[in-house]
Amino acid sequence: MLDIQDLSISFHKQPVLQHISFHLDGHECIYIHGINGSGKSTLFKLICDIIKPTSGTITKKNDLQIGALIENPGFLENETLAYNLQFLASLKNQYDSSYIESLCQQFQLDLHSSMKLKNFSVGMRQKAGIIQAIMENQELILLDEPTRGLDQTSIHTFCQLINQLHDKGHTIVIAAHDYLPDIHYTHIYRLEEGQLFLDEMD
Ligand SMILES: Nc1ncnc2c1ncn2[C@@H]1O[C@H](COP(=O)(O)OP(=O)(O)OP(=O)(O)O)[C@@H](O)[C@H]1O
Repeated sequence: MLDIQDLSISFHKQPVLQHISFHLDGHECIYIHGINGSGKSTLFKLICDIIKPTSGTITKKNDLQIGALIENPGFLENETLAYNLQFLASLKNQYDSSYIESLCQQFQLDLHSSMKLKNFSVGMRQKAGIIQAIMENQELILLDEPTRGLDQTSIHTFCQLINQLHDKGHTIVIAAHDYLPDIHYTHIYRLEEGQLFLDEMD
């Protein structure tokens, strides 16, 4: 589904990722960790074509649908949650109202609230970011620090949701500092000094 070969990127001549190779067959659930500034968000941005590599290739399966939450999710701040999710899903004509309703309920978000996004708390905004990354049945889901700002109940909901999506055949890559033991990861990687290492699992 995704093949990365010899990928490197530098910012202002400062290398961030160096000769990374990484492959996803599909159905993996991957955890990537690494210290601040190790390049986790950069890797996701490269996969999503938000930025271009200095060298190397990223090959994706034809029509690969990617759902992503990277850094601070961007929304139409003066609009409601329902408007934002409808707007985002309508771009690909994939608005599944009952699924979106169910996701909001699981995260204790009121889809029909008149509150504008600009008044959402950090955790509420993060939940909206997670929902937009998974609401269109995306095959590959990339989540950067997904539990930032989430309370314990919501973290539990999140872990269950990820395991369910993985069981249904979605491929999930989570980059984070916090290791969530309730998620059934298939592989764990470490980004260190621009290189990606496969960690041993217990
Ligand atoms: N557009 C940019 N211009 C210049 N430097 C950048 C740019 N984007 C990222 N960097 C640098 O690349 C490095 C990796 O940043 P990145 O955000 O990918 O790290 P991260 O592993 O996601 O960090 P964190 O754990 O803090 O979220 C950092 O040193 C950052 O300053």
